Amino acid sequence: MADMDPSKKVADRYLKREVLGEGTYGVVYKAIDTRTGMTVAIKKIRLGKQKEGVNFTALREIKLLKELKDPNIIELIDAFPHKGNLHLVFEFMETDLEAVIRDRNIFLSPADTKSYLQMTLKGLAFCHKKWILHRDMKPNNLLIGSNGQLKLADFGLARMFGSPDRRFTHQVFARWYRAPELLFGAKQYGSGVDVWAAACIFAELLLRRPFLQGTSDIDQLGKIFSAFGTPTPAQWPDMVYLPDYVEYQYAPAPPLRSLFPMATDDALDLLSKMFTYDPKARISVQQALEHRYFSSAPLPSDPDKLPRPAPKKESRDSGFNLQEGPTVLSPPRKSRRVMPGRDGFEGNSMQADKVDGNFSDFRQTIDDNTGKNESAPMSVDFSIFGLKPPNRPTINSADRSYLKRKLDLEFQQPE
Ligand SMILES: Nc1ncnc2c1ncn2[C@@H]1O[C@H](COP(=O)(O)OP(=O)(O)OP(=O)(O)O)[C@@H](O)[C@H]1O
Repeated sequence: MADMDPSKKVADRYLKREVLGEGTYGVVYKAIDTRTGMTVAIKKIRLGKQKEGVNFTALREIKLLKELKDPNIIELIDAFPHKGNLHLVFEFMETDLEAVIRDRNIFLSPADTKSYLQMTLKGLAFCHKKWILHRDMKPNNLLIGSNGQLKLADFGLARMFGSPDRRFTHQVFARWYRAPELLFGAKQYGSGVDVWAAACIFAELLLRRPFLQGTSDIDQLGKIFSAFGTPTPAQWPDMVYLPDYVEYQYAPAPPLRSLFPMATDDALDLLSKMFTYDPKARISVQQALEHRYFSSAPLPSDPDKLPRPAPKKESRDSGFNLQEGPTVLSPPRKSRRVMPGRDGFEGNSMQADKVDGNFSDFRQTIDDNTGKNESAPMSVDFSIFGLKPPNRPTINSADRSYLKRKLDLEFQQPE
């Protein structure tokens, strides 16, 4: 495999430019591909002290990712180990959906929201058809190119390199997009987890702020139940058999319309089908794409006409201010992130060796990416709708010692 060649020559194909940022898995650089003259983004993943480098299964999975070509999936152009790091070369993207959502200078029309959601679902549909799950859908993983095309990024990284260390704040935000079956500890799950996350992103596009901002897994479930009512076993028969299931006091659902006052009936209907509790009854991505929301007026905006933030540097320098402007309530991007310390990251990257199975296996074991230690800076704020918050459901019949164990986990300090 020529492009897996660790020799200097392969690495020399790319001229490194500035650092674009740092995410869960490592630093991302801007670079020029001297072979094509194109700008690319190189994600450098530390392999730590792993002498043998990336194992065979990881390489095979990288090869699979390289074959994943779709207009709504970020292209993995190249992958090579170099100086103890794995380098993943992606097409360069101008911005991401999180930046769009939180830019208070941007007005998103219903047609724009529809277009962003449609591109998200199209990317997911392509992967689900190939039996691949994303598992880490969130607005900053939805990158946007210069032509306005939205592309899903970070496919398969959680699976390949182990889930990020729960000490890092990344996972606090990932929790907001987590499906209830995952929060109840499901070990076997399917494409419904991506549908739930896409529904959270849809809601975030409508509200211009993250919808359900839980501060722990239990709180996340509480927020979900406050919004949609506590699920009954009749609604979701398998719920009571899930490993971390605890019974929550029944709370009725407020009308969905009261949470999304500006949404059309079609939007609300699709949203409620994507937010269905029972993953078996939840709408599939393909069905969602066929929903009348996408064929009724207004039709989705052309991607190249979508509003986008000013190119990254300018938009960051413009100094987004949380206190100004009532529409954007999510914390600025920088405060969403804590850079992983070297030690923690090494420990994490060692998990590359533990990869087993392949992407086509839907019955994946969840890595322990529960992020239980962190507290989120913000919580759901019903007051912006002029509503009284619905009564928070309380746990009423949980086995006390079980609950204590779970809560101990929730609040244990990072090592
Ligand atoms: N293909 C790309 N083109 C341009 N910039 C990119 C690309 N991929 C990542 N970036 C930028 O690099 C930085 C780090 O990205 P990365 O995907 O590693 O982490 P993240 O998405 O910010 O956070 P997380 O790891 O929690 O998903 C971000 O600022 C991101 O916008």
